[in-house]
Amino acid sequence: MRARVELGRAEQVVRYGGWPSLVVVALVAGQAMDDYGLTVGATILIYAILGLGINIVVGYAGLLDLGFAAFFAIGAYTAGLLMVELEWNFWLTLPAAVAAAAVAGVVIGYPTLRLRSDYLAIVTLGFGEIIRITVINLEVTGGPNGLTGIPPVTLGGREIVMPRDFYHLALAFFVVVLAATALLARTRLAYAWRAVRADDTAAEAVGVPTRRVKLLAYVLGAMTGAVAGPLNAAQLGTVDPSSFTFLTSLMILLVVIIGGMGSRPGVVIGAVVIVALPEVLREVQEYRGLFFALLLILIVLLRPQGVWPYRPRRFRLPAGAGPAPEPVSATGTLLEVAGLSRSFGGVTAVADLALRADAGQVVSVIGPNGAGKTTAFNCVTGLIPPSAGTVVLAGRDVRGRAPHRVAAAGLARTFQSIRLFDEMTVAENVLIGRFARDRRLLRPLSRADLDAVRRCLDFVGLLDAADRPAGGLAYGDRRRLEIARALAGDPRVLLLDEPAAGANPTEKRALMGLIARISALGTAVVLIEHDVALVMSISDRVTVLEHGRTIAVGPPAEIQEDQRVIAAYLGVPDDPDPDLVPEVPR
Ligand SMILES: Nc1ncnc2c1ncn2[C@@H]1O[C@H](COP(=O)(O)OP(=O)(O)OP(=O)(O)O)[C@@H](O)[C@H]1O
Repeated sequence: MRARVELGRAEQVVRYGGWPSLVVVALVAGQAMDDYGLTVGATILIYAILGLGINIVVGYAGLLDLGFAAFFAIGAYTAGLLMVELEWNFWLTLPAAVAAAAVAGVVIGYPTLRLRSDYLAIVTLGFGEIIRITVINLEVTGGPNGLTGIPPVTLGGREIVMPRDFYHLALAFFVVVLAATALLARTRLAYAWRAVRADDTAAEAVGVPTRRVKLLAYVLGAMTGAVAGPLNAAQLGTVDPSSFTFLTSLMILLVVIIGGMGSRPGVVIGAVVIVALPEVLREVQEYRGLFFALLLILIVLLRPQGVWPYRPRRFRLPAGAGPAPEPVSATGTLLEVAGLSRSFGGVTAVADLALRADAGQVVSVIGPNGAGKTTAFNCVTGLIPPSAGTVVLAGRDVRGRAPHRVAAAGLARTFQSIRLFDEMTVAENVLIGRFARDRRLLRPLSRADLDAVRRCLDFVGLLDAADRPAGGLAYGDRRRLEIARALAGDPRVLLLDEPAAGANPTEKRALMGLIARISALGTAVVLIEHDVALVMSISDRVTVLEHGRTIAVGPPAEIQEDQRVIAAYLGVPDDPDPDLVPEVPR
């Protein structure tokens, strides 16, 4: 019922009607194929299951894994050993194989959580090799010869030995894994994975627990891929270490690169290409590598997103959600920073900063380039740890907490250089901001999530752009989207880092109106801005920094007259810009 909220019925039919048709085609093909075709078909299905697994790790979460064959091996060896040594039934070995892969997923996932791209690739490649070399050197796994004598699968007292029967078994496994991954793709976790893939710093800053989200990608991806292991062992009757080489990992990765990252139909296409193409080219054995290389080059040149790229879901945003985010219920001082300091080597970026923002106030921090404004924001939001000081948010000390915890405590932010999740839609970007309010991962989107998305988009005037990719928005709209994303978590305090940078006078006026409306909700707004006219016209109080130190604090009228501020930053004032009057009077 809940999942239906996300999609229109027609779109659902188009989106999901294809799968039953594909299964019917696979069943019909199963009747028509000879034993050779059925064996190739079963191998395609095994690679499709592996592809669905790596699709979670690489496709959704963007964690490059060059050793995914390790989970295939762990699944195959766990099931094989239990069947051969302990004479377990095939069906009982399945949960054991999946559990063993989950443990391995934690083992490889946990230490690599902080790594990205090339480092991660090297570590996962090493993990794949460690598993392969370990099984080659252990006696219990049969050493280089592998495990032999694995009994066939029995179902209803019947042994599944004929290629046609095994093909149907593999198809049933694929359908179950496909359904499980389809359910997973509808959870909030899948959106969090895509946000982490796009920009993990921004995701963390708006409330996504990125470490947990990445670890879940490893574990769930490993568990999914491991299902292929017992199936492969039962198909061959052996588990051979030469099936789990670096080349196997590369082939599994190619399934998603060819098919399309994050796309389940793409995984099927990728598996067909990876398994069937070498078979088709069997006649020209010596040129197989060449054909493969040419195909890859063509795909990279013509369809860099893969043959069947991921298409974002269109949200059906509920009507009547109201035109504004939830008002802030708290009153009094919402943010109190005291004695905040941070140095980088010999550079003191922020020294002994004190900052206070009450409900409904706009407080600005100004100062020349390099004065320490952004560093102060980063310390307050937990992005970098301060050397000293306290950060109290609505009565709770949040200093030293992870950014997603600070966001959950009610502090939202935007970035100096806009950090959106470009590949996601405008509505999906706002949805990610919702994690600050509700971090539950393994449940579908709720009505409250979609309500919040609609209200925040409406509030900043981007409702019409809800289904557009964020990467395609104009500059001013990107700024507004970042603010909408920050508002989706119903923050008590909103930090805006140079929101007017690059804006024209009309956009600046609209921004001033927007800030006024946000503070009218009771939110405390803290602003870093170089546009002095804007700052002076909307701020209740201004703090001026120079070389990390506070040189003045006070209402705008006082700051404009302060001789130290004039000397350090303001200079001789220009004629005031008559255009800069907020659209909404404060
Ligand atoms: N990660 C870092 N490593 C080393 N030095 C840093 C780092 N981040 C900031 N700094 C230094 O700290 C000082 C303050 O920088 P910060 O970016 O906070 O200033 P700012 O007031 O936000 O400047 P701008 O207005 O240009 O954005 C600068 O001297 C900068 O070079």
